[in-house]
Amino acid sequence: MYQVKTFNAIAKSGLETFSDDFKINQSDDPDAYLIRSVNLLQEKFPESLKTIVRCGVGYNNVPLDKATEQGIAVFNTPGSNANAVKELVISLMIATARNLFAANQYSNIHSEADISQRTEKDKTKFNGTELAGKRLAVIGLGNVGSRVANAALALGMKVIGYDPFLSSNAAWRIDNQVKRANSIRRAVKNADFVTVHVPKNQDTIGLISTTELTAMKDQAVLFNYSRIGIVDNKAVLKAIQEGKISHYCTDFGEPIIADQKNITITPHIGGSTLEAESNGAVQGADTVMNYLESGDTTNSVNLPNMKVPFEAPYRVTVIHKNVPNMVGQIATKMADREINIENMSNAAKGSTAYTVVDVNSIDGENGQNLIRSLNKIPEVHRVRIIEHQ
Ligand SMILES: NC(=O)c1ccc[n+]([C@@H]2O[C@H](COP(=O)([O-])OP(=O)(O)OC[C@H]3O[C@@H](n4cnc5c(N)ncnc54)[C@H](O)[C@@H]3O)[C@@H](O)[C@H]2O)c1
Ligand SMILES: O=C(O)CC[C@@H](O)C(=O)O
Repeated sequence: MYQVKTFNAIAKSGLETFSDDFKINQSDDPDAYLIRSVNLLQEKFPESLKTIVRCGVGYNNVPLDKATEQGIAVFNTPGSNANAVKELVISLMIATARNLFAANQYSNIHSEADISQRTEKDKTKFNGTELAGKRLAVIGLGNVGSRVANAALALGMKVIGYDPFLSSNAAWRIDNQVKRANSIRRAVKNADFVTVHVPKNQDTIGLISTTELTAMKDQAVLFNYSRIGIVDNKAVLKAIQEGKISHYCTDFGEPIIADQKNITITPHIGGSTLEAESNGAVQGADTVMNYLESGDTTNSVNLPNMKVPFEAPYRVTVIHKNVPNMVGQIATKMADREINIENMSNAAKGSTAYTVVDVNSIDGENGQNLIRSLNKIPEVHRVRIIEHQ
């Protein structure tokens, strides 16, 4: 029996995905957290906690180093809400090109019964432009960026992308008409619209600031549906006030950009569709079950991704530091207890490694002794024994 604790609104379809071996919100010693945007950066994790699964993509709300040190596998659900973000960004591109926000405000503030005369006279104030033929720069061509790029092409736009770390999977998704830039400056130079779809990390904070804004075409429209801080809001406000940028749309409000002309703020709703929330929750629940029942680390963001078919009835998994002789030490501790190894796999990601060992038999006491002995190795973060169901 495994215990799962949920944070935020997790879609019912996800909670219903769990088998009877998983209990939801019934214990203070959970094996798994299933989360969305809850800020866990200062959280003290219970010793029982083995995994944190983020239903969604951005995991900057999870302290990865602390989790790894405590042997907690952290996952996200890549792509689960990418279509939702794509549709929102495309809708905002159309909304800004057609002056929909100002037009709506104009049409709402007067109370006279017949406004047709006035609107027929004034409507040219809201003349817009079409997206077809305009240029879009997409910074970050992963799950969201690639979809935005392809959708923009389908609307007749010219698209240029910048992503120095593009994965081969993402590259397959991108239409070959999307041009590649080798710098942000080159990507944004002639773009009428610029949209940013990168993770928030130390390298992307302030990715779009004064230098990049200055490099943009006059009157460009800018979108930040990634995270607060990736676009420097103070610099954008100045660029808007100076008339350099014509409109800024973001999913992340903060006081300095509140109630400013030509800034549209939404309350972090990029992934807030029924479909995306369900995708994330179902994918998240599957991830919890797979990890706890088999040690599968596919889509882990702090451990190497390993999916090893069971080769024997028992599995020992070890999360440890990526240093020499760990595999040797693990094998020796097993040999000391006459545990015969059927299969052993090991992989590393940065300073962390993961070893999966399948064995034919490991009785309760021998298993507990093995866990104790492996835990004495200073570089070991967590040991688990999983019985194949
Ligand atoms: N507003 C929302 O509700 C919402 C919803 C989904 C995702 N997001 C945010 O959007 C981000 C992107 O989502 P995704 O699903 O496309 O993620 P993803 O991981 O599929 O793609 C991110 C892409 O950014 C690229 N990248 C990383 N650093 C870069 C840099 N310095 N310059 C250019 N490209 C860089 C990566 O190579 C990758 O291709 C997420 O990390 C999350 O923070 C927000
Ligand atoms: O609504 C959510 O859970 C956040 C969605 C989004 O920011 C993500 O990173 O996936």
